[in-house]
Amino acid sequence: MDDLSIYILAGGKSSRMGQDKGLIDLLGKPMIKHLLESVSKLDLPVKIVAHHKGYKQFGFPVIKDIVPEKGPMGGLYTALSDSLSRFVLLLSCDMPFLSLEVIQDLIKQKKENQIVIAELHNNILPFPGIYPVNLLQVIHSHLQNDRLKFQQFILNTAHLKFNLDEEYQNHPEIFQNINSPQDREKAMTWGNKRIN
Ligand SMILES: Nc1nc2c(ncn2[C@@H]2O[C@H](COP(=O)(O)OP(=O)(O)OP(=O)(O)O)[C@@H](O)[C@H]2O)c(=O)[nH]1
Repeated sequence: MDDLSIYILAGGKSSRMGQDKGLIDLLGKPMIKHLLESVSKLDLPVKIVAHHKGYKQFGFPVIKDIVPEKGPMGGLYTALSDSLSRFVLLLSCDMPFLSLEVIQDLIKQKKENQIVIAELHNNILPFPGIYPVNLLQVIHSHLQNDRLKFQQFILNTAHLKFNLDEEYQNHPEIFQNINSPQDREKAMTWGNKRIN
């Protein structure tokens, strides 16, 4: 059994983008493919949590939310329920330039009974993050009670922050979310800055 499995969240409404954002063309390939190419170098199981059939084209397993329409917290619940590993590395499809180096550094911080999350300028990011599978019941109760605020959930749970301010200074593009057509336009100029 692997200790860690990777799940990429690609559900949600994509209301700002106006179409399923993981599948939009970004620099010549579907946005999620940038991330899939990076994480496939890690020799860890990778799955996509999504509803759109288009995600099947990449050759990775695609699973659907067990409890739909609960946002990223629902996606995490699905990942933890599905995982055969003790930890889940949760990524979002809208952070295509996240570097392999940052992911590997984060994985090194993995700790029993702790969430490990990236911290940028005193803000915590739910993705990339490492979540112990033993959080499953807690998250189930969050879903049942519609307590879906992800950051709040992290702050109320044992967690370790992994500060990435220095990486951000050198490569701000690796943490940028592509949520809207405007973000996508901006990202066109970052294409040649990828570091992995
Ligand atoms: N599996 C799953 N992923 C989700 C869900 N909601 C959001 N996500 C993913 O979580 C990440 C962050 O999502 P957001 O950008 O906050 O929400 P969104 O619904 O995708 O987009 P907006 O409608 O523009 O806010 C993205 O990778 C989404 O694909 C969900 O209900 N299920």
